[in-house]
Amino acid sequence: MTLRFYDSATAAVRDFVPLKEGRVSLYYCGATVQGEPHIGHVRSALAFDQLTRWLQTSGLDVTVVRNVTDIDDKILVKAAENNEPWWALAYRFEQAFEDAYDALGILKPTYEPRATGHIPEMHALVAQLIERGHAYPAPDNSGDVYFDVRSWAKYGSLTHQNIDDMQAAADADPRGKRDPRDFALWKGFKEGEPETARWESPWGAGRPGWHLECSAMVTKYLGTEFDIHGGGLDLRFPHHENEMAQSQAAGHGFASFWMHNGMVTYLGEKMSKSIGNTINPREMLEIARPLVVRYYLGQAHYRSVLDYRPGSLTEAAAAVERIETFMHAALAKLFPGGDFGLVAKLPDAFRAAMDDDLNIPAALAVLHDTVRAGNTALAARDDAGTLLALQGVMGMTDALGINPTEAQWQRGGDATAETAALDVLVNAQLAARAQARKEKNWAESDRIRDTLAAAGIDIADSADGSIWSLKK
Ligand SMILES: Nc1ncnc2c1ncn2[C@@H]1O[C@H](COP(=O)(O)OP(=O)(O)OP(=O)(O)O)[C@@H](O)[C@H]1O
Ligand SMILES: [Zn+2]
Repeated sequence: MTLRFYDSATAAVRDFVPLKEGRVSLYYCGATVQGEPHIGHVRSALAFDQLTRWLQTSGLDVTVVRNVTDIDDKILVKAAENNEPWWALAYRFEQAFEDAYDALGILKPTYEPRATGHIPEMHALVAQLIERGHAYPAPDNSGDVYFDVRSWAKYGSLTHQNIDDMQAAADADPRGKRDPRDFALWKGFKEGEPETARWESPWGAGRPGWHLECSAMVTKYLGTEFDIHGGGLDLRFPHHENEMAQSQAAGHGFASFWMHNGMVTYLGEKMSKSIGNTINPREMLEIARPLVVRYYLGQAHYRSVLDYRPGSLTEAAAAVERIETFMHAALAKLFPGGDFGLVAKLPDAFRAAMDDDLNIPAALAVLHDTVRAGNTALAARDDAGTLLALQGVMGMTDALGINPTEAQWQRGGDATAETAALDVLVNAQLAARAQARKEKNWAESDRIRDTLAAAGIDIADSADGSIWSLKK
């Protein structure tokens, strides 16, 4: 196995060798739960879901941590505007993010820590940085504590910037900063702020800065050194630069690899709440099946820009349908009893594409070539060829989390054992009907169709076989 990933810190594709053999530790930045999710957020989580699944498919045991930033200036502002407690607003939107992730089959992380549950860990990190001479409490007794960027020679190395050319930190009032680029580790409480967003600390009451939250949570769950830190490209600076500086200044090795997903844009502009050009995943799910939305958001290379265009789901829907139609037809042909003794297999070309910095467009090309070869084999009644293609398609769609025969995708995303069981039963009926038709036993084939119709099941016949759906 030669897994290779693009590491943003070194700006190169490098061989990926986990710190601990057979195990991978992955942290990626989750949402600041200040509003509804948009498809940019979901694409980010999906990119790291695809990575997780590929690491697992490669036989590695993956620990995934995705945080929830549930305290932040933006949350406090929105809650005040809404006249709602900040924690109620944060929880409401945390649930909206979870619903979106679940609907698109994004695997639950191993741990999903909330920032507010880790204040003691954050204090410990601040104390360590002060002790090592890399942080200082503001001299004006505001309660702010800043990271001293000039004390850390490597500051700027993640984003390859020279400190003198860097922007000032816009994260707190510059109350007593030594350098305008110094960023807030701890933000002193200010008059008028909610008492519930006020935590005591050795430097005065206040709340944590965003960068500090992630560093403290990474270390708690993955240790001081771990394999991969991820997030969107927009977080590279200042967020990730600051995370890396403060953790390394505290003596931690921190991440071996930095992986960043490209942005979802709308008419060329970053999709963002502040710009107001957002598409909620729910809007997409009203017009397309969850599997189609997952396919659409996950088909580009994770580092490339995905520019959303109205109507762009149509192509994804057609691609999913091609895969699905072949799988149903091949399963009905080869396993008419529904007893799938099928061993999934991954074509070498697919493995090579995925190993090469998750080249999903190339991997999808292998998948569609295999579907095409499978359809040719089906038409030629070549069962061996059909089986080979089916095994490949099953393996590849499993690896990508888009196997249409999975229970998750059967109906509106609510995965249940019942829908999976129903799929097996209906497909067995369809296979019996296909057999009856082959034998020109029209009475039997009509009987099966009528039985299915009476049960509320629609059948669509095509040259490649039949697929079913529940009547709307
Ligand atoms: N348009 C986008 N395309 C891809 N990823 C995005 C996009 N916007 C945000 N992300 C990623 O989603 C994750 C959660 O983002 P976060 O809650 O910090 O968003 P945000 O930057 O506050 O969103 P917004 O820019 O809409 O205000 C981060 O990894 C972030 O990089
Ligand atoms: Zn973060």
